Amino acid sequence: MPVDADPGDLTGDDEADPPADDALPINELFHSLQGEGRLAGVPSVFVRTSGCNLRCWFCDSYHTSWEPSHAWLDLDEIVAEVEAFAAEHVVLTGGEPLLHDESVALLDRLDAAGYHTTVETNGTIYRDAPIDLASVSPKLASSTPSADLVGGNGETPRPDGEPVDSAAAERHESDRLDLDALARLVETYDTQLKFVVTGPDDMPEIDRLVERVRDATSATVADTDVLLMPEGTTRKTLDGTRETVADLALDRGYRYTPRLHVDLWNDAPGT
Ligand SMILES: C[S@@+](CC[C@H](N)C(=O)[O-])C[C@H]1O[C@@H](n2cnc3c(N)ncnc32)[C@H](O)[C@@H]1O
Ligand SMILES: Nc1nc2[nH]cc(C(=O)O)c2c(=O)[nH]1
Ligand code: SF4
Ligand SMILES: [Mg+2]
Repeated sequence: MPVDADPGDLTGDDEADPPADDALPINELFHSLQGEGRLAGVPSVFVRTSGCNLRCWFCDSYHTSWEPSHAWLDLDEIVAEVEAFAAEHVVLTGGEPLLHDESVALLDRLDAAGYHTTVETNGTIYRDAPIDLASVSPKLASSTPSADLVGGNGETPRPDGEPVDSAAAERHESDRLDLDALARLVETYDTQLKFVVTGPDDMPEIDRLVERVRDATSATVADTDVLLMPEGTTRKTLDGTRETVADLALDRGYRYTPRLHVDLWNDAPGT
């Protein structure tokens, strides 16, 4: 069910009301290996909510942001689908999962059932929830869409070829960082800061942002809590970015994270 991609519609909720008070707009739910970050390789169930407050040009989950679609599933249905797989880890992702009130109730249910919970978030929204690993991916200037942006890899910002409207770009640029939310996430949860790196030009912004987060919180942010992840949704693109990003991590003392799922399964759906 397609949802308005107007950046004014930030919730991903479409015109139809949810069928139950405790329903979430779910784009996909699947079993795979965690592909990114310090738990890379761990079998996990992925619950992907629809709707995002940002519009990264490179978004690998286009059908949750630029052109959101979903089915409404209530918490009982989501938990039953999660339990159908033999996994101890659940990854709540999106879109932006922390947009939705009901994500907290889902995390409560998963925590009570004994699951390890990871939340993949862009770091612009803080919520109090049982999160075992906050996998926070603050968005850099290089994520902002523009009418003429063509990634270094030759990918256009919108796979459907539609031009990017300037309102989406302006909204993205003004909303992509919220230092208070970021500091609160870092303060409260075991956190990894996972930056999508398009090239060496991203490094000064990463260094500055890490310092600002350190200044804003009493929690320790070790260099190895800062992860550099190469931009790319296909093996071919990653072939052009991963070595550069690995060298940048080595040079700076940050951690490198692969995109294991892309290396293994390229851009296959449900991986
Ligand atoms: C689709 S996002 C969903 C969660 C949240 N909206 C966020 O951005 O963190 C999941 C992860 O994929 C990363 N990601 C999205 N597109 C990417 C791309 N083209 N290359 C590398 N990582 C990407 C995001 O930075 C984030 O770490
Ligand atoms: N295998 C796999 N690992 C992932 N880690 C974070 C993902 C995400 O889209 O949030 C993701 C994903 O989509 N697939
Ligand atoms: S914040 Fe995450 S889901 Fe939203 S557009 Fe960017 S990568 Fe996609
Ligand atoms: Mg993904």
